[in-house]
Amino acid sequence: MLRLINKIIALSGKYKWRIYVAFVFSFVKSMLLKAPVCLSFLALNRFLERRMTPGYCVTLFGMMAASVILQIIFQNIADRLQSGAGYLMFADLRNELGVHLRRMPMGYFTEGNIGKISSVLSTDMVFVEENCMTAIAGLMSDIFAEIIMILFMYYINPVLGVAATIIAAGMLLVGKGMEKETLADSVTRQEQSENLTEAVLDFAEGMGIIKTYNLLGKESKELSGNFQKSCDTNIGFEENHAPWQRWMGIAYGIGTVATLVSGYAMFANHMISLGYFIGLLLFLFDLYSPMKVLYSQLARLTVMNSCVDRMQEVFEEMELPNDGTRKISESKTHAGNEIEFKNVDFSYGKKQVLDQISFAVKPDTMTALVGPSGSGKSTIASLITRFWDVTGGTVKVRGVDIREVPLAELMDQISMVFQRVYLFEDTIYNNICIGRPDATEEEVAEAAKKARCYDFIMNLPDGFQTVVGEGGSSLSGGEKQRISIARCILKDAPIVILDEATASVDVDNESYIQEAISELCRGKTLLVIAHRLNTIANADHILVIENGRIVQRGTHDELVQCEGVYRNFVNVRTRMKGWSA
Ligand SMILES: Nc1ncnc2c1ncn2[C@@H]1O[C@H](COP(=O)(O)OP(=O)(O)OP(=O)(O)O)[C@@H](O)[C@H]1O
Repeated sequence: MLRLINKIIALSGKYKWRIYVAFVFSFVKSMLLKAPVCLSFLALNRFLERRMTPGYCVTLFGMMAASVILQIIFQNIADRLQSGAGYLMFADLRNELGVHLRRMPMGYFTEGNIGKISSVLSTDMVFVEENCMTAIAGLMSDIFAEIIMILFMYYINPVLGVAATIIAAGMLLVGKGMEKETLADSVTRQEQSENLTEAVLDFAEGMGIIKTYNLLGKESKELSGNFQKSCDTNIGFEENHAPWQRWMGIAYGIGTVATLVSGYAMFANHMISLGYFIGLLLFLFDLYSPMKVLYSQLARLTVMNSCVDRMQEVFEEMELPNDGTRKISESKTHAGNEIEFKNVDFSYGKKQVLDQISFAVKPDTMTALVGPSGSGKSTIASLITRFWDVTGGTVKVRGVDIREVPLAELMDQISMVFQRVYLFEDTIYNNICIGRPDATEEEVAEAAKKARCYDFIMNLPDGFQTVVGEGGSSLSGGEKQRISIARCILKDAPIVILDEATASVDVDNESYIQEAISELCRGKTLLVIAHRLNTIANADHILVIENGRIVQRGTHDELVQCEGVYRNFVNVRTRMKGWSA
């Protein structure tokens, strides 16, 4: 349990001192909580010794009243300090986690970690945020209270103090067993919660396919199977925990009776006075209750412990190194290459997908990447934006190795238009502004006009202030695509990477998208993952990729002259009137 406190304090960053101060207040509050009983004990002894005076009596009552008032004040201050610290600390942690996730390689998000991230960000963080400070305050207060009670036993009689220490140690042992069992179970419980989140996300994301292929029964079964497992895990957790709670109750009972019997034996043998024996009775039922209360919170604390561990696991995931300090030259008229790949190898885990890729892209030219599905075109494009780092060779932008440049600076140079467009659940205006947050309204409108989306936006009831659904779900595919192009036009980065859409959109939308793309690419260096013959034929340079290697390169006219993969593709494409990669 102390480890949990350490972990929370380690996470608390700049609020650490606030939490320490709250601990001091909690400690004082715990002492004040016991003050009325201690004062009653003193009064009782005075009375039995026939030394009670009215003045002494008034003083004791005054002290009692003061201790109650002070206890309320201290409790209030500790609560405010702690709960405030909890929410502030988690606001910072969420931001830190956001920054950390942004710096992680794309691979982390595609390797089955989405369920984990969602469950950490929603379930785990919310649980710890809402519970950590009250739980720690309770924990600290119980520990302090138990120490104070045992010290008081030493004050009554050292032998009673030793007996109370032994009994408390016995309860601690039971607690340790309980902690071990609960800890193991809470890990399983958290894993199940992660699986459940993953299953729910899968179900929601795949709803289109589920309906089309009539998989509702099968997928629902899978989801309800996960609900059932989650329910079983939670019941199992409670069932395993309950016997330990009973053992703790038994230890508490035995401890209380043993202390009472020892106290009475000492009183009967004149080792302690009647006053002290009555004092012992005053404390008896409170003597081990902090311990019992503390362990009744164990389930909550161990779940919190696993939540904190999982949060830390995500925080400890390696980020893409971002310690580069070099600047990319702003000059676009330099004689060198805008993009350069030199002997680039790349593997996803153990699977090598790029092998000795070398090419250069001159400023203000268009280079098309063509080749069969799975040949490595998207991977080449994603290495330029450092979604992953190369496993061999170098990628340079304007002569600078991109690993030596701060990521933010690299991203300023590049716009990407993906096939699959994602819009945030926000206004259209804000979705376009992502390209350049400090843009003026006129600039946003201008970008929308160039991307051929101004008219349809203005026809929406709330215009630019229309809120689009999650992922842009309330707009058509072509409309989303044009908004994403407006975003890139606003960004005005010198390099544009374009993953040309394979899915056909209606004729109107297609011509609008082509016009929007022409606007975006004016005066830019363009790298296109090309699927349309028109685009490919217009490229200044074509790279034909097969099995992760460049097998042909040149212009369209040069490549159709010679036998090879490219000519075959063009023939098939011409025959089928559709590029079949
Ligand atoms: N995140 C990933 N993890 C593991 N393997 C991957 C990952 N992404 C792609 N691959 C594999 O790498 C190879 C190259 O994929 P890539 O997407 O670059 O090809 P592509 O030419 O762009 O294909 P397409 O035209 O179908 O988009 C493929 O074999 C693919 O299965």
